[in-house]
Amino acid sequence: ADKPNVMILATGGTIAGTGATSTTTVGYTAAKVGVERLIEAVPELKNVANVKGEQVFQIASENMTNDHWLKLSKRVNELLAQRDVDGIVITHGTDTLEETAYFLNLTVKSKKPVVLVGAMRPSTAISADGPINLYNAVALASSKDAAGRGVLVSLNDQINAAREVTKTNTMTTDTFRSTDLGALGYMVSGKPVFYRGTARKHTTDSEFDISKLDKLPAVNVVYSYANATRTAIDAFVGAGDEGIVHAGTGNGSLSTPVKAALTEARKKGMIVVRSSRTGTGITARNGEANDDELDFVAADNLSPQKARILLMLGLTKTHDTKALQRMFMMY
Ligand SMILES: NC(=O)CC[C@H](N)C(=O)O
Repeated sequence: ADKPNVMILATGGTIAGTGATSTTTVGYTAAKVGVERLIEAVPELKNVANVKGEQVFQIASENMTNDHWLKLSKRVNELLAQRDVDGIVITHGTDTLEETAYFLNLTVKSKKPVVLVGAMRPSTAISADGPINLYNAVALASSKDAAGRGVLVSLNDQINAAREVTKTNTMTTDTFRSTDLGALGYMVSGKPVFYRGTARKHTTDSEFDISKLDKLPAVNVVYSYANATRTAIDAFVGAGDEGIVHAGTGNGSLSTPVKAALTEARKKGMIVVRSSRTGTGITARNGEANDDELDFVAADNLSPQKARILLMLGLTKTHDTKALQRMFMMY
């Protein structure tokens, strides 16, 4: 009775996946097992918290959409406003887990812990990683030490910040890494050990409020490489998108045709964010392109997929590129 009350919101993914045999670790079906069975599979959960489950979605996370995010964030906020909810764990497919985590990091209005968790091996596999990951996530969400740190991601005995973490490997259980800046800490026998926090604003310090929104601005990502053409950029402009994130080569460099297309896009009112496909480091303002002159925004060290999220939320407040640039230095 004196244990924290933790809600597990299940959304699908491999953690809820089933394979044909115990050695099937690719080619299995994600999003099969319901939240009650996930909880039953780890009886140790009741040693750390009073857990309750809720099946929010049952999808593979490549099918996650803006609409799912709005619904999930609203539900998290509703639950965390309740006195009898002390923390939330969200089970999620790993493919877009970092995106959902960052969206919640910017839209959840509470200091109570929110932890995202997934697995790389389906629930039916030998040495499935789901149960230990779920145990650690519930233990983390039960901990007072996890409060006020923004949305956290915990797999493979590590604790990562939503803003920093990314999936780095298609198969292995150590896939979630904060490649640029490092993890926040570790889970040791069900206890979090933190070494640092994030310096960027999140949750209760965030200016973004999705409580009255039922739709987010259309923003897509375009990827660059040798010989890249402007076709995709022109298509996004034609579709009426409000913003575009360019996953650029190197420090967000722009080839001649890409620069021409993005310049025209901006003149038509589209907001352009320059980011990098390299995975680490800052895409510096006025570095590889003169953002002042082009009226572009630089993504700082956000990955293209996370820059898309911040741009969508930013566009719910302003279309002023200076104000948007400030957000990219702040969140
Ligand atoms: N390991 C996983 O969770 C990947 C399964 C699936 N593609 C998903 O993201 O939901």
